[in-house]
Amino acid sequence: MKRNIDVCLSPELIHLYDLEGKIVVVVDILRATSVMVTAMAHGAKEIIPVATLDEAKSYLDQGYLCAAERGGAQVEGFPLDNSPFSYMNEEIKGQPIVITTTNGTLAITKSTSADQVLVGAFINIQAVADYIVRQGKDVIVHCAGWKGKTNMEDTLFAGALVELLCESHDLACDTAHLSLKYYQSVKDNLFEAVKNSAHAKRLNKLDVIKDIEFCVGQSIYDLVPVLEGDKLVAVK
Ligand SMILES: O=C(O)[C@H](CS(=O)(=O)O)OP(=O)(O)O
Repeated sequence: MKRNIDVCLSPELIHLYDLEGKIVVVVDILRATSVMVTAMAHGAKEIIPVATLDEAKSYLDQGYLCAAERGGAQVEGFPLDNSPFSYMNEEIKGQPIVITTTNGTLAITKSTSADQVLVGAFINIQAVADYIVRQGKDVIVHCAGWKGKTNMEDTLFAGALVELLCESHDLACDTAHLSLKYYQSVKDNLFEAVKNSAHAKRLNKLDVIKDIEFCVGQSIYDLVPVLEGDKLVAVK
């Protein structure tokens, strides 16, 4: 039996979706979910996503390795930022990492009534699609967007995932169709499209162009972070 795939374009709209019994794929291409996948691929033991700086600070005070970002920049006093390149080293191997970011971690904390919460990014998109097919459940792609608004790069990921799942899943609503059509219109040059996104322009001063190039690379890693309690653990 075919299941359904739906797309929620902003955390401000997620209350309109019934998450019960479904898989929610949270996506924040630039850059939180790309960072989480990268950290797990480089050996992080688990990731604890938290919505607020206060929560992250309390973990920091207990000796946890913590990443904190607001407005694209690393928050003073926290050792890690929100660039995937900061997680490609020995320091994070075997460590639990606490992360709070402007949009991505908030979207995760707003998804917890789902049956399962997965973390998706272009860099693990095929692994996410394969995992979903194995589970045989309805799916909602939850785009983290930017401060409640819809953004280009997360919508493109939603469209790419809809394309990968269109044999196993019916498109449940117009946002699934819209994101699919949009993805198909630019998929041959994703980097060029995302380079012109508001996020890329906003973060221009932070020199994140190499982050953007990395974050639109497809299926580099073969793992899926899945939420277990309050922690993300890697599943193949
Ligand atoms: O660090 C990022 O890339 C963004 C910063 S902002 O939302 O554009 O200010 O945070 P994220 O939570 O990864 O979207």
